[in-house]
Amino acid sequence: MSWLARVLLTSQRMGAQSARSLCPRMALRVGQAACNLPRGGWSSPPVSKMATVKHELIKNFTSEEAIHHNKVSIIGTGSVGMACALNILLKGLSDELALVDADEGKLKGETMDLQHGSPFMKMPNIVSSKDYLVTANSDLVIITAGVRQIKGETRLDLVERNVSVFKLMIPSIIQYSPWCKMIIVTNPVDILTYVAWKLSAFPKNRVIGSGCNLDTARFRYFIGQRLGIHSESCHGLVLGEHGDSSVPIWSGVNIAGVPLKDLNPDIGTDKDPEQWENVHKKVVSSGYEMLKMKGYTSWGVSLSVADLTESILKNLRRVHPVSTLSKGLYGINEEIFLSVPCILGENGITDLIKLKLTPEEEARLQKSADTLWEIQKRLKL
Ligand SMILES: NC(=O)C1=CN([C@@H]2O[C@H](COP(=O)(O)OP(=O)(O)OC[C@H]3O[C@@H](n4cnc5c(N)ncnc54)[C@H](O)[C@@H]3O)[C@@H](O)[C@H]2O)C=CC1
Ligand SMILES: CC(=O)C(=O)O
Repeated sequence: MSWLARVLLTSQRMGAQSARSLCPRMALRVGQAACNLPRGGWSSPPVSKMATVKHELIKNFTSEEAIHHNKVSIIGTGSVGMACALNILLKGLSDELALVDADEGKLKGETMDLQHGSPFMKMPNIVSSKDYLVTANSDLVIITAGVRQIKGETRLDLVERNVSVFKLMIPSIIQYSPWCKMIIVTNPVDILTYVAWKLSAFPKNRVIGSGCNLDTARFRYFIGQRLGIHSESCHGLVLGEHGDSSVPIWSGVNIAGVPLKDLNPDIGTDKDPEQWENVHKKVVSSGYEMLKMKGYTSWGVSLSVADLTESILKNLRRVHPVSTLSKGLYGINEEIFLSVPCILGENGITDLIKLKLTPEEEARLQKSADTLWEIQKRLKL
């Protein structure tokens, strides 16, 4: 048996974690070998002694294998997964992207389509397989696999079907990438982030739900539309459950440090003559509207996930409202995940920002937590 085959077999038998703890360099090579397996476009057919263009053009200078940096894997190559892939590729955040999906035909087609755009990207290796071996030694694994809502369904209605999908996926992800961070996108995202955390037994900082990063982007966009200001300059947060019971934090909304609450003390309440609360109502309803119109959403969420990816892989320590273990915060007593402002860097969620919420905002956040707990407490993992 060759050296490589022996290492691969050892890794599969022992699990990548133990293989890596024996010899990190060896575990890394397992990943590289795995990733080289399905790669199509690079290698030419074996022509040993015959002079080839490649041989004539290139003089080999080292036998050392390349070490991949910031490998990203995306599980689920549907509308959301592929939009995430494209946005991450365009940002050039990593030198290897691995894709996994249960539907092999779709997976191959999507991979080829992306690979053909290679001349326009700064991310050289795009690999894919149904086998999770292709994801080995990922720094970041983004989970978008599972069912999506059809008309009339809420995100929470998806829970049982997508928990079953997670029970299949998570053990394979952690077998091959025991040190990765995970971003969960599949809905209901807050509950599935809890499920991923439980099934993986990862430390809480490495399991991150995309959560209200999207709701917050929508919130800032709608505020910007009202004021005629670019959304980047509109600061504010939506916290809690992604979607229906999310909570707008009007007390903190500001433009250039000017709190809108100072200009309109009733902002976000029923008494507000300008009815700013409609902005948050639009945040909640727009997901459903797009579902009716196009059947799914993908662009907003994928841009928001690419932004999270950048904060993690570049260790930017930017603040994002993402879903994390929130027991003990803001009067939340259960082990639930929901969005609060978190600092994201190379270790995932390293710190939380302590907000001074109004009593009304805190009560709404607790209500959002209760909504999630009502579903979560019935889960059998
Ligand atoms: N958190 C957020 O802000 C958002 C979350 N979503 C959620 O993202 C998820 C994906 O949405 P779409 O991409 O539109 O759905 P889609 O149906 O286009 O893609 C889902 C993909 O998952 C794959 N899949 C299913 N079971 C699998 C398994 N066991 N292993 C590997 N792959 C598997 C399917 O083959 C399919 O390609 C849904 O749950 C949706 O609700 C969507 C938009 C925003
Ligand atoms: C589908 C979904 O969760 C959203 O677009 O908000």
